[in-house]
Amino acid sequence: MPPTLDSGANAPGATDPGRIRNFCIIAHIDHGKSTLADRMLQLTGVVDPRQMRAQYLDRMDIERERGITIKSQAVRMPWTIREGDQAGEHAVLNMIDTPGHVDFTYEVSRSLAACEGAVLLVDAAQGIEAQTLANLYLALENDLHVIPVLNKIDLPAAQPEKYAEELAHLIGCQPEDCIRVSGKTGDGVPYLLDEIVRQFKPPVGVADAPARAMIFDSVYDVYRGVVTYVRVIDGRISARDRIKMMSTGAVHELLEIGVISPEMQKADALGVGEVGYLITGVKDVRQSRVGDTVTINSRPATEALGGYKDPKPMVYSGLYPIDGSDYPNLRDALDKLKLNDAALTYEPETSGALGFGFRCGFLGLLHLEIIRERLEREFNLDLISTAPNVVYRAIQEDGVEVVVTNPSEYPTGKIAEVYEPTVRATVLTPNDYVGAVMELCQGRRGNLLGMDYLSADRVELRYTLPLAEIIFDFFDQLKSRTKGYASLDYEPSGEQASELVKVDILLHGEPVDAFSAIVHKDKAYNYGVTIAAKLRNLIPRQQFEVPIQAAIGSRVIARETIRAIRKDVLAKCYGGDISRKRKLLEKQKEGKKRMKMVGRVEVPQEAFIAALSSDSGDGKAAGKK
Ligand SMILES: Nc1nc2c(ncn2[C@@H]2O[C@H](COP(=O)(O)OP(=O)(O)OP(=O)(O)O)[C@@H](O)[C@H]2O)c(=O)[nH]1
Repeated sequence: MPPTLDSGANAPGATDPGRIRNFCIIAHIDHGKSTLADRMLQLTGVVDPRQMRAQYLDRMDIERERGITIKSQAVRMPWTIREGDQAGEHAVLNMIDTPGHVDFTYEVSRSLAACEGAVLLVDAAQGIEAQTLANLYLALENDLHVIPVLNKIDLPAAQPEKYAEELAHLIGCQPEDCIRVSGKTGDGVPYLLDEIVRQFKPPVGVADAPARAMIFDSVYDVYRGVVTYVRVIDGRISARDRIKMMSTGAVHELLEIGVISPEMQKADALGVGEVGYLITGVKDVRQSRVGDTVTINSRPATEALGGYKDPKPMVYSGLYPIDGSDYPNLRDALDKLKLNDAALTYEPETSGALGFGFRCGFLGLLHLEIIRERLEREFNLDLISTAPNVVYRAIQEDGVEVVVTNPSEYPTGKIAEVYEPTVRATVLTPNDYVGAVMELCQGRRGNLLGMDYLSADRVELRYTLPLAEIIFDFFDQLKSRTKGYASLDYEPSGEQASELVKVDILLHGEPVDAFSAIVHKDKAYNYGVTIAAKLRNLIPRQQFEVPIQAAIGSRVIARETIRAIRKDVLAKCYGGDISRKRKLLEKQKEGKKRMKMVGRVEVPQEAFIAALSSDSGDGKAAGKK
């Protein structure tokens, strides 16, 4: 019978910090984090085996379907050490689930900051991948103790010996220190839980200091408003307190406080080192931001905890309803999603080709894809998104700085310098594909920072790359050139000055805003030719000739022509005199000239949609890593 949470020394608010262990599981995608978390919930008795369903913690439908974790959760689990000298000792484990994707690095870093230890999970059939490394570095930056764990040892293809060597080499321990488990069968998991209590340090904090708690997640719940997840660092927050957000100074009434185990359980208070949730009735996650410090209004702390950052959109894209009358619905839907997503930004925009829509800012391509999918699925909207672009900073010769989130805002005057965001990318690949990876990165304007052999056949390559170069099909290319063996992770690393130009696409002399793009000058020609060729195939022939041009400023760099439909005026003219045929053709030409002058190209909207959607990479690049 597992010890219950809500009684005596184990009750939230009364737990001795010495018994608490706050930890997270970090892993490359698909290495089995959710499965291991499920098994822990089951073994610690917080989930009844009858209610157990796969990936208990991934609540959102999209998460479950795609098998990825987007929002973090924190679960409180009681555990009694089973073996060794400390057998019988009770502990309270708080498992903080971290989002696994690069787009959410900031959220990951805040979740890590709420822990003392990290379980580094590696698939024993695959070994270390790029995200394993990126997460490990983040954990070490946050001073976390790391327990290396090899998962999926039940698989016939598992090679725990080989990968234990690799892992040990990476973190500087002995291969036998790597714990072997199977999240699927549960093998080794009780031992891992024992080791978590033994190896991770309990939290330290000042119990009688003014309260300070760090927000590591906040989610919007339709019925309850915003639910804020916190880790108490110092002091104590009790159910009767009024709380204050230190970044904004806003004061809120506390409606409820508690812990998740694995459903919400009300509590009287949260003390030093404890992890739980707060409900204040606010309706917008922006008022309860990840990374912010919560204190108590009656006795506020003077200094906030470090590490708070405003979420900053990295990628922008225009979202347009396919049916123009859906525009108000799209606006309402975005308003609703914003409540749950502090990083989503949007403002109205109009496009000559696509009508009314919104320019939206996202943390990355996966974020874009998730929002788009939620809009389509939960709000029943049919949408078209323009090709995503990054944020550029253009300095004009007169010193004025313009921040460009949409190619159509690109200044037309003389520009002294343009800056684009860069990322620091880590690629892990088997030795055989080093050449292919280097070729790809060089082709994408990459700058090699370093290269390390993690083992005889596994190489880590570090590059600085422009963000714009990897948001399209970089990941697909990497996978196809390395037969799927390479993995990629990246984090923002500032910006660099680049030779960028804006390429416009003109249809019959008129620029079409939806196709304008900012590209490196060496790639402008290629972009122009590709889009022009694509449009030529998509736009039906008209009564008159339609030129499609790609231009940088007034200089045309590519041209395609949609030939006019020629009515067969000679059809009725069997044999006969050549001069008569010529006369008919001349007459036709005259007529066409007139049409060309008065004519306007009729482009079906489907053509735009087809041209844009195939260009947006279908978000494949943002998929699983
Ligand atoms: N054979 C075997 N399969 C496992 C084990 N653990 C996980 N899997 C399988 O591996 C796949 C990925 O597992 P998840 O738990 O969803 O992986 P994850 O790391 O949480 O993935 P993300 O949430 O996308 O980061 C699933 O198909 C699991 O069934 C294991 O110990 N043995």
